Amino acid sequence: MYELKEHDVIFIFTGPNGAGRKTVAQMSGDTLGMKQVISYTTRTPRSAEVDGQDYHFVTRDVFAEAQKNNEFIEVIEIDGNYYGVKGQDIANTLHKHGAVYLILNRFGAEAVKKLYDTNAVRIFIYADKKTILKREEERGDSPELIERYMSHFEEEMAYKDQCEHVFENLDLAHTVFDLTKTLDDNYLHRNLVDKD
Ligand SMILES: Nc1nc2c(ncn2[C@@H]2O[C@H](COP(=O)(O)OP(=O)(O)O)[C@@H](O)[C@H]2O)c(=O)[nH]1
Ligand SMILES: Nc1ncnc2c1ncn2[C@@H]1O[C@H](COP(=O)(O)OP(=O)(O)O)[C@@H](O)[C@H]1O
Repeated sequence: MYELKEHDVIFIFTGPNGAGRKTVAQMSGDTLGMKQVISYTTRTPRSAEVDGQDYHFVTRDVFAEAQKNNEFIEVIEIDGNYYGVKGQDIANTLHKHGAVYLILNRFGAEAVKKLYDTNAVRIFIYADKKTILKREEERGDSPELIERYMSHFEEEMAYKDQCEHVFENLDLAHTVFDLTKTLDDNYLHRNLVDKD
């Protein structure tokens, strides 16, 4: 079993769907040399999604078997689909890179924080409802999917004050700059960000 080192950091990106969590996490993650730990899910991949990149797409049987073997740190059902992250995947990626990130809803964020305590840092990314709606339409989400995402908007927003860092994601370059600088200054100390 991998033991967490003092400097290991697990960043959890959370907030309402469509706020830009994945976009900003990937951009800052690339700059800072962090790797994402991908969840397993029973949901069907969407057309542009790639197995092992967006999610590990598995059958219900495969998911249930891993759950039975206690491989997931938490399991959640969202809109009829199961999601979970494997503790061993976090450990392996941390061992290699020292810093990892996950993109989870509030329940996942809470579970990871409970488990990893001071090694876990929650980053809340948000935008107003109207902006999110427009982004989801532009992303090509179906009206049904958008309605489902919107039905979780208020409850996801309610988690904002419990997170260690909060970013409103309006101008993308601005958000990514602030985010990268915050993570670098407070946790990673790679001194990659131009401070001028
Ligand atoms: N709690 C929890 N949330 C997860 C996990 N994996 C993904 N999520 C979040 O659950 C939601 C799933 O929504 P979905 O439409 O399937 O995926 P998306 O395209 O990644 O937003 C998103 O907010 C994800 O960030 C997980 O393992 N645990
Ligand atoms: N600051 C921004 N301005 C405009 N569009 C954005 C911004 N941030 C993200 N997007 C776009 O909004 C959509 C939702 O972002 P995404 O990262 O998929 O959100 P999430 O992971 O929170 O669901 C994507 O199409 C993305 O390219």
